[in-house]
Amino acid sequence: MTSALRPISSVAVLGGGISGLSTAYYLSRLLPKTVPITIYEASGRVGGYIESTKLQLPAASIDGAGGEKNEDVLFEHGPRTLRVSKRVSSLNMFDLINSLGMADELIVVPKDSAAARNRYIYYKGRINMIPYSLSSILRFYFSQALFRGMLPEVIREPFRRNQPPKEMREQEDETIGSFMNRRFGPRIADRLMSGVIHGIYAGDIYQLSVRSILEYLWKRERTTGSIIPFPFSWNRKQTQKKDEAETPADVNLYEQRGKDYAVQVVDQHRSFFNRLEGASVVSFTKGMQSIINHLEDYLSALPNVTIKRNMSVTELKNVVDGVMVSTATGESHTYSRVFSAMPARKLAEITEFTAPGLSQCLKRIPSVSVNVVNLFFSKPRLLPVTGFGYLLPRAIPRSDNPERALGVVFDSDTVSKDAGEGKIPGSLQDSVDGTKVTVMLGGHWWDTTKEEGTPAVKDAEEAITNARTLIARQMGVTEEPALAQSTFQESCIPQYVVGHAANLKRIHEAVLGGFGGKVAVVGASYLGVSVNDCVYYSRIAAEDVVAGRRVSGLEASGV
Ligand SMILES: C=Cc1c2[nH]c(c1C)Cc1[nH]c(c(CCC(=O)O)c1C)Cc1[nH]c(c(C)c1CCC(=O)O)Cc1[nH]c(c(C)c1C=C)C2
Repeated sequence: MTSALRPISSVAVLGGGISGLSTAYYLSRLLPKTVPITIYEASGRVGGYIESTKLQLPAASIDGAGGEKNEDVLFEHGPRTLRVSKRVSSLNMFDLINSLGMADELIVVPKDSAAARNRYIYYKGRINMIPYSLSSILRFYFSQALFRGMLPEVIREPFRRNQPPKEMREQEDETIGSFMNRRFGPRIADRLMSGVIHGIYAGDIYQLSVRSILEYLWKRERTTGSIIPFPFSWNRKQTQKKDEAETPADVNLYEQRGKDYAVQVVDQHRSFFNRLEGASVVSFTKGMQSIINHLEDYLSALPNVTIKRNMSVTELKNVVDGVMVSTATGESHTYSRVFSAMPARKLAEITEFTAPGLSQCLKRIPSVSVNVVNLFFSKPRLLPVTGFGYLLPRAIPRSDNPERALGVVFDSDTVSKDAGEGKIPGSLQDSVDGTKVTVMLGGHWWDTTKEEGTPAVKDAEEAITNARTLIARQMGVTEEPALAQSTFQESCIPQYVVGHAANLKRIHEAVLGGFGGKVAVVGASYLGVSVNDCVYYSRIAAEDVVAGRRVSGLEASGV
C-alpha cells in the first residue's frame, strides 16, 4: 500500500523556460500564498529558447530614407508565432495571453492572408506552392514538378493493405517515413512529409514516431484501413466508435476536462476570442519574448515566488520528508513537491545515481540543434514570392543544399500590416519597412552518428555566410543585409523517435516508483513540442498535484 502524500508546504520548479514559468504561474494561482515556490534556472536569463532581441538599424543603412533617426528591428531566435486553433492547448494559451494583459500586443495573421495561405516547398530549383484549396490542387498539380507522380500514390492509398515491418509491428509504432511510404509512396514521404516535419521538429521522418506525432493517422489506419478521410457517414461512424473503444479511460477523462475548460474559457472571454476568429497564427508587437517578460514580471511580484538564476541543479533525490534538490553551489534544499521543467536529457543527468532506471529511459529522448539565422534587408519586398516561407525536404540532393538548411521563414510577411498581401507598406513589429527572413540550418542533418550527417555549424559568421549563399542561390537575393544575427540553439527540439509512447509509459512508472508522487515532469520532451502544448500540460500537472493526486505529469497521454 502506498502511503498518503503529505500536504504541500513548498515547491521547486526546475527550469525557467516557458514550461517552468507557466508551471510556477499556475501553481501560484492554485496554492495558498504561504507556500513558497522556488524556480531554479541554470542560465542567467529565463525564457529558454524563446528569445527576441531588438537591434538598432543605423539611419545611414536605410534604403532611400535619408533620415537621421535610427530604427529598430526585432529578431526571433526561437519560436516566432503561436498557432490558433480550437484545440484546448491553443485556447488555454490565449486565455493566458489575455490574463497577462497582452491583448494589445497581438499581431493576428488571418487564415486567408498570404502569410498563412502561401506555403512553399523548394524542389528541383523551384519554390513550389503547396495547394491551399481544391481548385489550387488541380492548378498546382500539373504545373509544378514537386507533385509529379503523386496522384497515383493518393489514388492507390485506400486500397493498400500492407503491414508495417515486423520489428515496428512488434513495438506498436513505426517511423513517419516508413508509414508514409507504405500508405502512399516515396514522393509524398520524401518531398512533402519530410519538409513539413523539418518545419516543426527539424527532424528525420525515418527516425520520428508516427504514433506519437501523427497519432490520428496511425489510429485511422488501424480502424478503417485507410488514412484518407471518407465523406461517407457509415465510415465516419465506424471510425468514431472504434476510436472511442481504443482510447484509455484516463485519456477520456483528461479530454473531457479539456473540453469543459475550453467551453468555460471561451464563454468567459467571448470578445477576446472573437478577435481570434479566422486567425491562423499570432505574433506579438514586442516578439515572443513578451510572454516571458509578462510571466517573469507577474512571478517576481509575488512574495512567495523566488527565481534563482545561474543556479544549476546537480542532483534530485527522494528523501523521507520530500525531494532534495542539490545545486552546483553546494546547497541542498528539501521540497514537498518538485516539478521538472528541464529537458529530459538534463533530468537524466541529475537522476543518474538517485533513480538510474528513470535516467536510462530519459536518455532515450534525443534532441536536435538548429542554427537560427536572422537577416534584415532594408529594401522592402525583396523576395520573389510572398507567404509563410519555404521548407526544404529531404528529396533535395545534397548538392542543392550543402548548407543543410531546413527552411526559410518570411518574417516580414507575417508581421506586415496586411500579412504579406503587399498592399500596405509597413511592419507591426519593426519601426521601419524592409525584408526580414530567418534561415533555419541543421536539425537532424547535424547528427554525425548517421552516415548522411555533417558537423554542426556553431560559428555565427559561417552560419550567416551559409544562409546568405542559400538565399542567393534559391531566391536570387544577393543584397548585403543591413542586419544579420545567428543563434546556435543547442538541443532545442526534442525528437519523439519510434517507441516514444512506450518510453513515456516507462518514464511514468519510474517517476512514480522513484519519487512516490512527489515529482512531476513537464516540458517539450514528453507530450508536445509546441509552446501551446508546453503551457497546457504544465497547467494540467500543476492542477493535478495541487489537487493531491499522485501523478507523473504524463497521464494525459494515456500512459
Ligand atoms: C528553432 C526553430 C524551430 C523549428 N520548429 C520549431 C522551432 C522552435 C517548433 C515548431 N515550429 C512549428 C511548430 C508547430 C506549432 C504548433 O502547431 O503549435 C512547432 C512546435 C511550426 C512553424 N515552423 C516555422 C514557423 C514560422 C512555424 C509556426 C507558424 C505556422 O505553422 O504557420 C518555421 C520553421 N521552424 C523550424 C524550421 C526548420 C522552420 C522552417 C520554415 C524549426
